[in-house]
Amino acid sequence: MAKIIDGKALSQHCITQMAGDVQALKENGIVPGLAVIIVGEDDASQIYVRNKHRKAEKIGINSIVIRLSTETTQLELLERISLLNHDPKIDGILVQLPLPSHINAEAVLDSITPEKDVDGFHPVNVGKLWSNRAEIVPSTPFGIMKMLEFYNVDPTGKNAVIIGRSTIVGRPMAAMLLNANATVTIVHSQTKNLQEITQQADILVVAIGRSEYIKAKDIKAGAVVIDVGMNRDINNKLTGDVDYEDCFDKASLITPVPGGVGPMTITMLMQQTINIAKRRALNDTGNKR
Ligand SMILES: Nc1nc(=O)c2c([nH]1)NC[C@@H]1CN(c3ccc(C(=O)N[C@@H](CCC(=O)O)C(=O)O)cc3)C=[N+]21
Repeated sequence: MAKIIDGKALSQHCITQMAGDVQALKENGIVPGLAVIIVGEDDASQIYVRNKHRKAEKIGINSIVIRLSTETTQLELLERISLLNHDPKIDGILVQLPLPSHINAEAVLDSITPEKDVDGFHPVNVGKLWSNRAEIVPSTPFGIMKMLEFYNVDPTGKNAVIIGRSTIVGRPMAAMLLNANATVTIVHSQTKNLQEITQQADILVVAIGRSEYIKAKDIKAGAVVIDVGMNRDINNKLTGDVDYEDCFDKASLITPVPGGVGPMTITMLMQQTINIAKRRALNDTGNKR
């Protein structure tokens, strides 16, 4: 029984398809462009940004990385974004989080034009997602939807429980599962009797940031368990929010960490860059590019 949802393999499969799409776009004179801005020296962020750049190159996306010092002012950052907003070669703009504390992240993210907001964090894109007319959506939950689809998990009528209410994962995940006809519950740090609710979940998405918090006793037999956690233990080993060994036998499908949700997140970022480029190709009446 194939039980493991292999994010790495699915990611490879998507990359092959995307490379073909990009080739076709290029034959029509369009090169999808992704700009990633990183402020400061955060080690983890540097690694993610390098991985994104590598994946983009592999697919044929024109990827530019803008590295700014920790001392960059908010105004300087806003000016950079404004230039990218108006740059016809750039389809997607991503500002790597977290930002240094002297910068108001909300103001910065809101300054990205919604059409190029490849993370789907802009209020316009959040509103479209919740009205079931999404164009650009956050990559992590989008990758999870792709995983469910590929492994033939139809959310229709299922109890989907999400642990965590962040704007990056929990909330958009709830909207997407609702749009896919699931019965959706979000639980969080203030929820009473959390386990009683997770035990009812046919689909359980865990994004709480506590290492191996979810045990076999917390899940329903046959549940599909999606682990969004990324915790480093004392030996710098990556662990999820789900106790994988403990839950493995009880779940019908389960994602590993690493090799689950993480690789799909980056892959979906590329997918959305391509989708934006395709939309702009359709709208390009002149030959501005
Ligand atoms: N504006 C913005 N958009 C983001 O999408 C964004 C961000 N900021 N800030 C940081 C988080 C984190 N994130 C990850 C992406 C891929 C892996 C990934 O590929 N993980 C590998 C393992 C990598 C390793 O071993 O360290 C895996 O799970 O197999 C992890 C984390 C995107 N983020």
